[in-house]
Amino acid sequence: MQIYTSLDSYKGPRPVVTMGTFDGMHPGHRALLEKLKELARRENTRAMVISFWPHPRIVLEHDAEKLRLLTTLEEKTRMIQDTGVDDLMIVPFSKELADLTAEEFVDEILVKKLNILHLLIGYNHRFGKGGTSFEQLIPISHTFGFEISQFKHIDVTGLTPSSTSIRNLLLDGRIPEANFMLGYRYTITGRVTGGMKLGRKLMFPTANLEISEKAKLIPPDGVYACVVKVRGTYYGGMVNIGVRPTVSEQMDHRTIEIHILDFDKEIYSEELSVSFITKTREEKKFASLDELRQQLVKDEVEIRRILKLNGIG
Ligand SMILES: Cc1cc2nc3c(=O)[nH]c(=O)nc-3n(C[C@H](O)[C@H](O)[C@H](O)COP(=O)(O)O)c2cc1C
Ligand SMILES: Nc1ncnc2c1ncn2[C@@H]1O[C@H](COP(=O)(O)OP(=O)(O)OP(=O)(O)O)[C@@H](O)[C@H]1O
Repeated sequence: MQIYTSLDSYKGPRPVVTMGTFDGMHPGHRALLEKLKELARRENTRAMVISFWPHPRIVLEHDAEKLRLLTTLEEKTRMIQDTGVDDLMIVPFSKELADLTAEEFVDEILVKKLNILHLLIGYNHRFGKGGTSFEQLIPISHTFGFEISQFKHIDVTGLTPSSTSIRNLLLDGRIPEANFMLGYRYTITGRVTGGMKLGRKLMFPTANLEISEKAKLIPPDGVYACVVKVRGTYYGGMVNIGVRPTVSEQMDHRTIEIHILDFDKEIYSEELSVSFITKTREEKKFASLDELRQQLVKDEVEIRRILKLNGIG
């Protein structure tokens, strides 16, 4: 897949194009891109995805710092690449871009920069100032001389996946439902940083994970059963997200700590991916480290059982 970050750099044939933010790349997004490839094959040309970065809501909304994303730009790019489309055009989203009417956007970008052959529009996709609908785009496509078509919506057991609904499930700690709607396990990736070194004393050493993308959605505080990818190998894992009230006074310092099962190697500063399976309990303040240790032993039994049910370990 060719990745473009400038609208001026595309020099290929007239492409078949679809647009959107594609946060999370859920089954609706993937089905849309399958259709895009089919149309491009039929026209013997290239399938191009136009995606915007930063997320339009981060640019346009005043409480934007609260928005949490399912995928970083890197993750989204990899998932789009995996679908087999030919081109990804990453368009920097700005207030000026949002101010263009649909007709101006079509003229200045889709026609003058890319000379598109066909625009595939998702079932609820609107663009341009005021949010122009598919029906309103039909006469515009005639004026500028390209084909336009609309893609139906895809449901997963009667529910329509959307990035917003999946974000809300994750923020509610409803991991299995979110994973079901995503079509894969929700995953966060980061680097291992140093902790207080209390973990070994507890007999549960932990890797503390640091996530560089500030906007990445982190599930709510609690204990989770997870699959952890380290050095290309997958392990079961017990994860605690929270402030560790038993051992820390810093109630505003949230950490992501992972105890990797059946693993005992030094991985400081290495990259680690955590894929969530389910939440098993809330984080609690224990009266002593010994009580915390006893709880961790119970957590391990329960998490190993869950992992086994999910075919891991
Ligand atoms: C699966 C798991 C569950 C945890 N649950 C709690 C908890 O309920 N309350 C709490 O205060 N700390 C909890 N912790 C955090 C421990 O207090 C922490 O891992 C320990 O103090 C080691 O910290 P360190 O890595 O900074 O040395 C949990 C850790 C893990 C791995
Ligand atoms: N369930 C779905 N089935 C088919 N197409 C979908 C589905 N969900 C989104 N799309 C299409 O995918 C494209 C990209 O959509 P967008 O990134 O806005 O995703 P979304 O999941 O609808 O997000 P949000 O919840 O933020 O509106 C749009 O054309 C949209 O219509």
